[in-house]
Order: sequence, then structure tokens, then C-alpha cells
Amino acid sequence: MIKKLMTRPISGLQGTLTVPGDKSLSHRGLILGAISQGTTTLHHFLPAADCLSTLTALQQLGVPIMRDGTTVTIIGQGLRGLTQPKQELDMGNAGTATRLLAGLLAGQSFTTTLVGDASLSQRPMERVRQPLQAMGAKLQLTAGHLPMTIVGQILHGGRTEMQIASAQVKSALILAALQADQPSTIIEKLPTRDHTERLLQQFGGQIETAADQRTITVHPKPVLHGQSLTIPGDFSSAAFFITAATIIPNSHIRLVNVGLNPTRTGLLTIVQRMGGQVTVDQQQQAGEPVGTIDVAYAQLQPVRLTAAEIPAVIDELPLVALLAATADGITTISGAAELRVKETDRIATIVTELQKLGVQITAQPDGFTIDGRKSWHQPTMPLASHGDHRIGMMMAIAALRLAAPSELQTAEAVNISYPTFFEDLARLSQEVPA
Ligand SMILES: O=C(O)C1=C[C@@H](OP(=O)(O)O)[C@@H](O)[C@H](O)C1
Ligand SMILES: C=C(OP(=O)(O)O)C(=O)O
Repeated sequence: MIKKLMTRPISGLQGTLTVPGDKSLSHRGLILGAISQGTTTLHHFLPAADCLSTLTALQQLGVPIMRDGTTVTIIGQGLRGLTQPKQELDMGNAGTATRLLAGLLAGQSFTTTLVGDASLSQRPMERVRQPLQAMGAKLQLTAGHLPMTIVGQILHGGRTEMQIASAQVKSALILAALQADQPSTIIEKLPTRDHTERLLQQFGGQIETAADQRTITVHPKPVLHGQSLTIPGDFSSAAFFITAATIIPNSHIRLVNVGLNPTRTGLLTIVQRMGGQVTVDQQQQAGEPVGTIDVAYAQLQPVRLTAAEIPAVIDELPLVALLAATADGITTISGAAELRVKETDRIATIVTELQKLGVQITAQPDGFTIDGRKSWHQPTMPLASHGDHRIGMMMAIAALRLAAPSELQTAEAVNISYPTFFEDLARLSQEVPA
């Protein structure tokens, strides 16, 4: 396992890459496969630590699941076929897995306890406990955090108005609503990624989203049917290379089979607005749009982002900060306080790390101000992931622009969402001529 890594400057990125499967869809494919009738096969599954936490938890809930590399076979047990696990379920670092399983387990007929690593144990869980409790669920937390004990109950449908923009909370409510005694209406604060809704329809569930894009109706007690699914490449993983090719001169890359769900691709429009050279060729596919992205180096202009744009770029905001650190002016990002409750306080960790390179970046309670006009310098102390995969990969990309190699500590954090990140980066990297 890599604990620290020397990142070397490169003179450009060239070539074509297929990024690993989508993390959000890998979690959801496992869960919906588990509660369906019959067999589900997931192709291009993401075998990263977070998704393996979901896979193992479902096995402990009595679901036979076999994995051969990136192909996963799930023997569905139906909505009422899960069984009480013999021990607590360890969700590792995975926020998505924890919140989604909280919704699913709230309506089962047994008690489950979820635990997690040090980072996950600091993350807020009231956000799922409160709306699930309003449906009749019984979730016990430890001062708002994990460990979480879920005492399965009969759940009631009805209307829930969400207090935060979170696809994780929405998906927990949808999974609970499937088990309720009457239909449920969930009203989002802002539209967030809609993978659960799309996938549930593919499995035969009845779920509708109104024209306002934020009112969702879930019909309970469906019989879901196992599916054979190919998971698109993860846009959030592609985003590291979109950013790298944009900020490193002499770059031109192609990313193929990337998921292009519009609730995820905010970074594309932001890079284009900043003057980036990104073109997209979208192919039609049932369920989720996929396509090819071409990216070349460009000198960027600053940008202003506010709350309404944040959900579609939430996991790419570390990369927006990095892009802004190369732009010809002052970028402001606001309405992004959710960053404070991710794997790390990402507002704090982004500022700490980019400042090591001399970037003029200031933290705001809900975002950043970044002046990209100052030139960067070699760090005087090692760069670090802080145990946060997205911070580690963002800094590995940033370091490629430096004049000399630099050290990245706790680089193994990439295993959470992108175990082959450094191999893929090496394949596209052109060495600086000696
Ligand atoms: O539903 C999902 O798969 C996710 C939703 C987002 O979290 P929130 O919805 O809580 O913002 C995102 O940050 C996370 O990486 C994955
Ligand atoms: C926030 C993330 O994941 P999770 O909430 O599932 O831990 C992420 O992948 O950036």
C-alpha cells in the first residue's frame, strides 16, 4: 500500500482512457440487485473500498454476491428477504453506503448496527435520522453520529420536504418509501443526482419526478426484477483528467464511456465557461447517458459559482478550486457549506493544500475566494491527502504543474474511489524530456 508518493512534473497528457465504473451507481446497483427477485449482473462495477463496503454489508444481510474483477453477480432476495446480520456492519469510509442502507434497513423486520472509520464516525447522520423518523423509523445515533442502530419498523408514506440538498438523504428516503404503507412524496431543496430514481425504474419500480425536477413520488411495495447492467465510467473520476489536461500545457486527451448524467456534469459547463477546451459527444443509452469527452489545454478565466450550481459539481469542487488557481482573475464559490461535512472538511483541506503551492486562496464559511494570478512555488512541506481520496487526487494533479517532484503523503486514500488512479495517470503522462 502506498503511504507516500513522489509526484513528478510532466510536459502534457496525451492518449485515450476508459475510467473505472461510477461509484454512486455501483452502490445503487448492489442495493437494488439485493432487493430484487432473480439475478442481477453488474458489468464495469467499481471495485473500490467504498463500494466493497456496500457489497460486504449486503452479504452480511444474507444476500449471495459473487465478484470476479469488475463483474458482480447478485442473487436478489426481494424486498422482504434480507436477514439480520450476525454482527455490526462496518461501512468503512463510505457516507453514501451508510445513508442509503439506513433508509433500506429502517423498514426491515430486524435490528442492525452500522459503524465506520474515524472520518465516517464524524459525519452528520441526523440528516437521515430526522426525515426517516417522520416516516415511523427508529434510528439511534451516538451524539448525531455513528454507531447507528436501526430498529426496523413499519414505515408510513406521506410528504417529506428535505432540509438540505443531498442525493444520499433523498435516496435513503426513496429506499424507505419502497417499504411504506402508502405512496410517498419527497420534495428536494435543489435537484441532486437522480441515479436512484433512474435505476429504480430500470428494475421495475414506480417512481415519478415532476416537471419541477424536485418533487418525487414513490409507489411502495414494488416487485423489482434483476437486471444486467453496464455501469458507465465515473464522471467524478474522469474529472481529475479533465482538470489535468486543462491546466497542463501540451495536453490533449480523450475519455471514453463516461457517465454524462446532467445532475453530475456541472464541471463540464464550468470549465467551458472558464474558457476551457472541452467537447462532448453523447451517445444514447437506456437509463444513464454516456459519451466521449475530449479535452485540451487552455488558459482559463475566473468564474463565480453560487448555491444552485453546487449539487451538480459537489464532488468536483476541489478541482474547480485547482482550475481557479490557474485562472486569470478572482473566482468566488459560495453556497458550498456541504463541503465541510465530506470525508474531511474540504473547505479547510483544499485551502491548506493549495496554500502550500503559494495559491492565493481564502476560506469562506460556505466556499472560497481564489486569485489565480499569482505564480505557484515548490511546496516547503509535503503535500497530503488528509485521508481524503478527492483531496489526494486533486493535489497529485496540481503537483504535475510544478517544476520539480514533490511528496504526497497518505496517497493510498485514492483506494476509496479510484484504486488505479496513479496507473491511469502514468499512462496518459508525457515525461518531461531530460
Ligand atoms: O448519492 C451519492 O451517491 C452521492 C451524493 C453526494 O453526497 P450528498 O448527496 O450527501 O451531497 C456525493 O458527495 C457523494 O460522493 C455521492
Ligand atoms: C463525499 C463522497 O463520498 P461519500 O459521501 O459516499 O463518503 C465522495 O466520494 O466524494
